[in-house]
Amino acid sequence: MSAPVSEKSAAPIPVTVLTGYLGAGKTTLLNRILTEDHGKRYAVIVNEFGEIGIDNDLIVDTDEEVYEMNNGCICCTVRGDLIRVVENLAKRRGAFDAILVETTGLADPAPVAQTFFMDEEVRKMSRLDAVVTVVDAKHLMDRLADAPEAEDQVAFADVILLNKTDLVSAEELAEVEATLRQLNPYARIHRTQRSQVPLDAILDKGAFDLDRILSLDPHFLDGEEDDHVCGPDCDHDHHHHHGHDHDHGHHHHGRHDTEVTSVSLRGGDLDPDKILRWIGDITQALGPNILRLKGILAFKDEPKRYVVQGVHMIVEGDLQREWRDGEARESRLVFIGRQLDRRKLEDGFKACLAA
Ligand SMILES: Nc1nc2c(ncn2[C@@H]2O[C@H](COP(=O)(O)OP(=O)(O)OP(=O)(O)O)[C@@H](O)[C@H]2O)c(=O)[nH]1
Repeated sequence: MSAPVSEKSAAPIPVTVLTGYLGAGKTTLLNRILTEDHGKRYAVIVNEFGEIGIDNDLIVDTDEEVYEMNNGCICCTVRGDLIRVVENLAKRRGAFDAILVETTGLADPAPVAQTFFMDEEVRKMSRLDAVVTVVDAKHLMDRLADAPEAEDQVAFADVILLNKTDLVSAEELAEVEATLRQLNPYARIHRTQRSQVPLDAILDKGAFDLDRILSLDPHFLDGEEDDHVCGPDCDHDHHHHHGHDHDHGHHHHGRHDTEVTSVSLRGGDLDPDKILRWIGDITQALGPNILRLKGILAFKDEPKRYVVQGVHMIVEGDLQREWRDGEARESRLVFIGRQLDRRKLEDGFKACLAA
């Protein structure tokens, strides 16, 4: 007698999309999900912005499968990648219980979400469970003023983590929360520090609401051509407001910030005093333009990797695991921001290399 196909194996795999502006706390949340003892197996898909892959290195060592989709515009290249990865995962659907997709901080979540409705195969195999948006309580108001993606991410959320509550006063927090409510009256908002939230508040919620999304964006299901968003790396003609500016509803998605670029620096062993002083100086001087920095650094005579991260002027760093045998001791540092002076950053970095 052949075994009956179990309900479970035939059920579509839930997909959670993690979004939020650069540095909001998405990877922190992802690491929390991957290390917590929840008895589930996740496949993780990460899409990052910047020339050298650092994000993947900042994700905790895990038994879960992690797929990187580096660089590129979510509409043009990454969506194809996403479809392929999801299709391959779905073929092995017994191997895990759910899929997590972490988008770059510069992505509009709409095209990622669309993928789960537009592509026939993907639609059969998976179910978009929720779009979870992580918000930096300290920097959100500034980003709403100058980064259209930040607003799209909030408007699109089913669940919002209002993160970094430790960095703002109670009044500021209330103001940010009221703004979030205005932009998105429907999402459940959780106030968090270090993205700490009970996982059942964000996973397997069945929260994605297609009707609501269609009311925000009536063309959501219409197809790719006139409804996509291009990342800064994309070759498409860029208009600041491309896509259609439909007049019903005030949500114009497809907007993005073409001014944001990244500068990636690589080198060998660094002088720790020099590099830390330099990073401190440069973030003080250029803070408003440095949206994000991340690096994995090799300090001279130090067996451990130093991981540094910054959002504007707030920089943190610590020694983490040891460099492994056979692993090249290469220092990598990425700046993402506006009006970055590549030459100046390269020269400054070089001057910190260990003698
Ligand atoms: N003070 C404070 N820092 C936080 C909090 N949550 C995260 N951080 C720090 O903020 C920085 C960015 O966090 P990530 O989780 O890497 O942010 P991200 O959204 O994944 O960043 P990108 O992938 O670059 O868009 C790191 O240095 C974190 O340690 C928080 O609640 N409070």
